[in-house]
Amino acid sequence: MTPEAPLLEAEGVTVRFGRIEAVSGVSFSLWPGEVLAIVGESGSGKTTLLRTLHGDLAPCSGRVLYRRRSGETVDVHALPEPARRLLARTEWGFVHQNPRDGLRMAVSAGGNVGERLMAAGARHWGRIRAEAAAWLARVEIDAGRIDDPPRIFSGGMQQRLQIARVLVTNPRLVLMDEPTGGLDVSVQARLLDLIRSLVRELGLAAVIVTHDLAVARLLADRMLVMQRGRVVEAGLTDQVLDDPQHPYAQLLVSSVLQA
Ligand SMILES: Nc1ncnc2c1ncn2[C@@H]1O[C@H](COP(=O)(O)OP(=O)(O)OP(=O)(O)O)[C@@H](O)[C@H]1O
Repeated sequence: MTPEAPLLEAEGVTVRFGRIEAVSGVSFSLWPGEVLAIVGESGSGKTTLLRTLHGDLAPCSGRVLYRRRSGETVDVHALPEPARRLLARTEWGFVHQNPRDGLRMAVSAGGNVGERLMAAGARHWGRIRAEAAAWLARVEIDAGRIDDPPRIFSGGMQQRLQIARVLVTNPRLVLMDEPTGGLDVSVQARLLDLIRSLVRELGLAAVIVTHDLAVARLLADRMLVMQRGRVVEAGLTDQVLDDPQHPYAQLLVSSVLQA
């Protein structure tokens, strides 16, 4: 069944910091349940685009449209701030590269997951704790660690906890900024497997920023290649990786193959 409308649409999004144009006229659609990877070298504008999709940064031109659970389509940057924050709590999730940016390091692991449920309206403490425990198990964190604060967790555990905190409220759209960056290769592989199975199981739509083409290959249905703020290539992941058309995309793919 083809869904009748995209979940998220970027239309000619341009973002400037002073004289620097970090994102230039980016357009794409994301469909329900679809995973889109945004790849490109450092400084190509990936994170700026992601933060703009989330409404944290305002574009100087263009717009971002999101179709709510209710079916209504909203212009993310025209929403009053409280309405945008409510969407961020109830329908979206953001996974930061550094778990410190997405977790409260001094609050227990269970508290980190439970407080997100409370922010979305849950009130029954017993149910909140049970749900938090179930999510810790889902992200492979031992039940005995529920009262430990994430500051004493390993980097991989912190990232898995951040994912539990984001997914516990059953978001429809998850934005991830280099979710496996900064981790050891073996830890990355385990985390990628976990993300892949959760995304499939929950039917999530996701936008994943990465400079790692292997992450795109494993997780994404489609990908955009960015260079200096522009999308230079877009297509199905296998198509782009196996037969890139733009010279920059060719260079990116061949440099990984040679590495
Ligand atoms: N807050 C800011 N103030 C000024 N310039 C910024 C700011 N944030 C980003 N930039 C600039 O915008 C451009 C795009 O940066 P961005 O972080 O989006 O790239 P990126 O592709 O995510 O890079 P990386 O992979 O290194 O995270 C860069 O030239 C960067 O210096």
